[in-house]
Amino acid sequence: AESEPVTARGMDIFGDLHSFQAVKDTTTGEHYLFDGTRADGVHTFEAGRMPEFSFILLSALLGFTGFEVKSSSNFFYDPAAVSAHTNAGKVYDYYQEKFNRDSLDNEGMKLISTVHIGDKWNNAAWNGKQMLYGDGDGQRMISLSGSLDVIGHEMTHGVITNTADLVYEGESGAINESIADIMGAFIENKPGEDMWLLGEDVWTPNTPGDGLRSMSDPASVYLGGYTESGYYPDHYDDRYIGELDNGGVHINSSINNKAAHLITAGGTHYGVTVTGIGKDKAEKIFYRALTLYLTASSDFSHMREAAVQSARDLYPDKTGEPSAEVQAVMAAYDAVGVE
Ligand SMILES: O=C(NO)[C@]12CC[C@H](CC1)C2
Ligand SMILES: [Zn+2]
Repeated sequence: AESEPVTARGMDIFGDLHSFQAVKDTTTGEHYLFDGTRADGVHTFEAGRMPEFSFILLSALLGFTGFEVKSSSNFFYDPAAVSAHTNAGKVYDYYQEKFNRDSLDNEGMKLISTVHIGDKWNNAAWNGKQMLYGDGDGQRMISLSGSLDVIGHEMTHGVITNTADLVYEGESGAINESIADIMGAFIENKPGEDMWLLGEDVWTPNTPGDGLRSMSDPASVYLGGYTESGYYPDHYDDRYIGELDNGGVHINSSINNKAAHLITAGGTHYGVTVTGIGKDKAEKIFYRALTLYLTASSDFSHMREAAVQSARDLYPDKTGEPSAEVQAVMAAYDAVGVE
């Protein structure tokens, strides 16, 4: 069947109206969420009514992506799908504009998202090939595709898979998670919102101002019995060393998140003062570290080395002294106890 590109419209999960690219099947008149203007396309599907484990299994084993989100007109009535589709386009544009990266593999790979995974699933994931979004249970979370920092996080997992491919467990897994959080924060960076809170748009709709994780003050968020304190760690000495969560990948990520916060915004942490260098320089340092220096087995110490070397490459020492950017990176990792 022939399909032609059309400009479509629809509301996202917050009720905001968007205009975006879709296609119309000229035979049936059906419209689909396929944006052919970016890379090999941004294609958004819905999972239908199946438990998340069976969807995740089918997608991992058979590359099943779900079902087309259809509309008989160029207006789409699935807010979670509209959010996923428009936010994926924004993340594509960020990597293209900031780093001249053409999609997750830098070779224009198609960006596939599937929404309505599972039943009230309070989660989202990158399964090695595509992005997956739950609807949340309405209390703890709402449709995760509504949060640009979460979508930036998931798609950055895709960039990581195609670059350092950090092993998703232990310290390398925590660096994987942290870089996904860091880039997600930089991609969202919404005026009037706290850039350093993750998932704040979709987290506890009845409690304003909180988030899934905090990068500026990780230890302000309680995560339960994993760590000694029960709070996210903000120093290497407080890292989680158990088996849960693939060895704490979503827990120890907070240590590197705090380093990124200090590099960007500055601050004094456990008596160590860092002069921030701002988002534009910090994102270049982390992107360069990810794409040039980090490898699958990189641990926290190698993350420090990679960030220092990237800062040296980008902001070379002039007077024989390390530049302000290199000093900020060194001080930040000193502050969180990473040698
Ligand atoms: O790590 C993740 N995805 O790869 C998370 C866990 C909590 C947020 C939603 C999904 C981020
Ligand atoms: Zn993640």
